[in-house]
Amino acid sequence: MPLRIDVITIFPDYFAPLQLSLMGKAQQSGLVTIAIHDLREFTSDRHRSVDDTPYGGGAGMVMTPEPWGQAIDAVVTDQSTLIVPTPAGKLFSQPVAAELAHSTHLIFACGRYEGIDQRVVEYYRPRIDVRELSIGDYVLAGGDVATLAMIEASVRLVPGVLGNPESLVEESHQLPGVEYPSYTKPPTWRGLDVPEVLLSGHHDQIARWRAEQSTIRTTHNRPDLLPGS
Ligand SMILES: N#Cc1ccccc1Cn1ccc2ccc(-c3cc(N)[nH]n3)cc21
Repeated sequence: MPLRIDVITIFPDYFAPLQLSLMGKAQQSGLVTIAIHDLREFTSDRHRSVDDTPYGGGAGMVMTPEPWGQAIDAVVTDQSTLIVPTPAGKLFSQPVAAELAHSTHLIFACGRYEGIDQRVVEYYRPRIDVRELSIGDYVLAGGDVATLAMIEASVRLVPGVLGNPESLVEESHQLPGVEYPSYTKPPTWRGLDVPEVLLSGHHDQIARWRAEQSTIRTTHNRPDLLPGS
């Protein structure tokens, strides 16, 4: 059963990259189907408006609920998971990507302006799995880039999408800490040599060196990922 993804957005062109490279191949292989929907197709006024002023005052505009209700109703089933990117959401992570990769149907609601009327989340929460997700502690201009990131991180974990699932084992955020540095030809580049141990053929020594490098890198770049932190 392929993973079905429906993306609802006012900027469908943001998702053209999903036709390229690994994401494109995943769709051609039938492992994943991705459909992009223009939210404005679900408006009913002449101006195809999707936003209005916020109740309670404040800067900016808020996306009105009805176009979202019409758009989500057009694709939702009782197997759907509705994902709403927002700076206020739970943090998206590799374990969350793995969960999404094993879902049946994902609906991404890509907000803009100051976000989507909260009643959209409130309406669907009793009916289906709804997840408000952030991709990090910074504010984007909308949910589209966050959705691209979450789709790419999740789809690459769908069984069969990656040619060599081996490469999933040692990558960062699968194992505790971050991954070791990588090198390839030439053996010397602008006076810089590849670490000798990697050319030695001694696989135990190479494994030990890589484990040490992972710890050094994690300590320096991501001490929060060190065991016991
Ligand atoms: N909301 C909001 C908001 C609030 C204040 C100022 C600007 C925005 C823009 N915005 C509108 C929709 C939307 C969706 C997701 C993100 C988002 C996710 C992460 N991890 N960062 N930013 C931002 C989004």
